[in-house]
Amino acid sequence: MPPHASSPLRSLVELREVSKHFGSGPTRVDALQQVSLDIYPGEVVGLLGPSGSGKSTLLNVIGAITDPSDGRIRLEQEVVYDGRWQKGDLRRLRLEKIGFIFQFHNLIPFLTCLENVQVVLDLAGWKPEVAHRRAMELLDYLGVADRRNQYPAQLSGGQAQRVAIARALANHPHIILGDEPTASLDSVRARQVMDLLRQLAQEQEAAIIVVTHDEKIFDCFDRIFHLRDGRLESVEGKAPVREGNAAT
Ligand SMILES: Nc1ncnc2c1ncn2[C@@H]1O[C@H](COP(=O)(O)OP(=O)(O)OP(=O)(O)O)[C@@H](O)[C@H]1O
Repeated sequence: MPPHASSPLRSLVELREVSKHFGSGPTRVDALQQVSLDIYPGEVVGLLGPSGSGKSTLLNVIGAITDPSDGRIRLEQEVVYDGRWQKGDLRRLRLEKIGFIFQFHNLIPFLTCLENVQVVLDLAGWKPEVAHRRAMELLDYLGVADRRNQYPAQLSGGQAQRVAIARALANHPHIILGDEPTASLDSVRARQVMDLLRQLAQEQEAAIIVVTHDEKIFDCFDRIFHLRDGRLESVEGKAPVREGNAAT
């Protein structure tokens, strides 16, 4: 279970009335409509809903990949969006705060596992030897250090996903976003990945947010946010601490 504290726990992700529409006039689509939510350190939450309900849009808005149309977003207590992005360099914002894990691991095919992790740190400006050490540590932590010199095509789906998780964690993000991270895995490996994400949430006080249709993992979440037609329809489960927290 997520950690409980006597004082109000501060959310890592706070959305207030966040909306997103695509297009205008008769072709306008309201992908998100005034979504407000808080997600806390140590939580593993799921975003569920029918196809087209806005799950990926919500994930991408939190990850500063998609521009919202309106609302306010705080990440780790910092207002990053308030009607507009508060920082010019969104790439740096993502590098500093967010780790992404995708369905098909998205590893770079012509780089080894080690290089796939290290490249993120190189982009973030780490010294090569420090980046190398950190990448090795992560591969070790995720149980794939022995694959470090292999290429993604030489790995099983579960191993590749572990390398992808190592890459997502490289820069110590506290917010980890997963878009169908278990969809290409069998049920045993899907559960291993979710167990690993839970361990990370607890050990690193991270918030893990996962979009999924994968029924195998529905019981792995502390809370489930149900979306429908771009609205947050209901929330299943309890937030770690409610007193002093404004939403959900
Ligand atoms: N780039 C875009 N341009 C126009 N419309 C978009 C765009 N991205 C998403 N939409 C629309 O926004 C709505 C929400 O899409 P979104 O992909 O967030 O839903 P989803 O719940 O993730 O769906 P799925 O489960 O099928 O992946 C849909 O009507 C979709 O067609």
